Amino acid sequence: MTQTVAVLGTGKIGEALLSGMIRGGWPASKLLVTARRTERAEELRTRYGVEAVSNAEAAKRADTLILTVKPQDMAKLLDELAPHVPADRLVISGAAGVPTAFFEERLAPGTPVVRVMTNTPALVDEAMSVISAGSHATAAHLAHTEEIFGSVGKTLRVPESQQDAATALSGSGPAYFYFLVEAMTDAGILLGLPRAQAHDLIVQAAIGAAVMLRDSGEHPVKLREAVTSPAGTTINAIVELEKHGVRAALIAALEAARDRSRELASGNS
Ligand SMILES: NC(=O)C1=CN([C@@H]2O[C@H](COP(=O)(O)OP(=O)(O)OC[C@H]3O[C@@H](n4cnc5c(N)ncnc54)[C@H](OP(=O)(O)O)[C@@H]3O)[C@@H](O)[C@H]2O)C=CC1
Ligand SMILES: O=C(O)[C@@H]1CCC=N1
Repeated sequence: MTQTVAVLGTGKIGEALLSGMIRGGWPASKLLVTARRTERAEELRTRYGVEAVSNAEAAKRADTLILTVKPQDMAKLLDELAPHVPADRLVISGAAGVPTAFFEERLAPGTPVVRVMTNTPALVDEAMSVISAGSHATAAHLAHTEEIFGSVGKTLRVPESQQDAATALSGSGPAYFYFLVEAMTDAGILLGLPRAQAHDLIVQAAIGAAVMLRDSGEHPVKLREAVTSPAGTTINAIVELEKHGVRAALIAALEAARDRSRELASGNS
């Protein structure tokens, strides 16, 4: 029998996951959601046909609780939940930075906790969800977590010590590509193209490059070399990227994201 899963704090990520589970055939009758505002609860009820309940009721009724509030809201949510969560419930956190120990300290001794960092391409079933076990989570808990997050894309298990890095690369990752598309579309404007056309050209280049990266089995350097003709156009662009330190900027940017994930560890910063 399908277990009941509750999404607590159903915002952007919670809703992306919920919608994917429903697309994947999860019965709406086995899903519960919670929201802070009544109009948001009503919206989720209408849109997905799921029951919206209080956090305490979700804790009592669901076998698995997926907490998708902001890291800064997690301590308050746990204060509210802790008295109602029996120790046999699986608690999955989707929050950046917050370690499994933070949950274990606030819930009944022995409560299994799994930490997951997913990303917004969950909305189109192309997420990467990076999964780590807390100290009481078993292989069965990890497999159940993979079943849930597998409905919105790929999953990968990593030791929890790698979660801050995974958050910098994968959780935040889509934002970097949107940023590049935005900047390159501006370049298209500078070169005299209409904005819509510049956007379409860059998005298709991104999709083509992404599929080749995923499916060709070739190293990115090889793929770039195949585009870069001797005394051609591409090398002129690459020289400018290197001159402006884009490689170093990306490395520093991801390091800064990793550091911020570490800072969020206390859940209240
Ligand atoms: N956005 C992203 O790309 C990613 C986000 N994450 C993580 O996912 C989590 C959620 O992020 P995101 O979806 O962007 O944020 P949102 O603000 O969209 O979602 C959080 C939701 O939780 C609700 N909420 C807060 N406190 C409570 C409470 N006590 N009870 C019930 N509901 C509550 C908020 O209500 P209200 O609407 O009233 O504010 C909001 O709707 C974060 O921890 C983030 O680190 C992980 C991967 C990627
Ligand atoms: O920016 C953030 O904090 C969240 C976590 C990863 C992506 N978005």
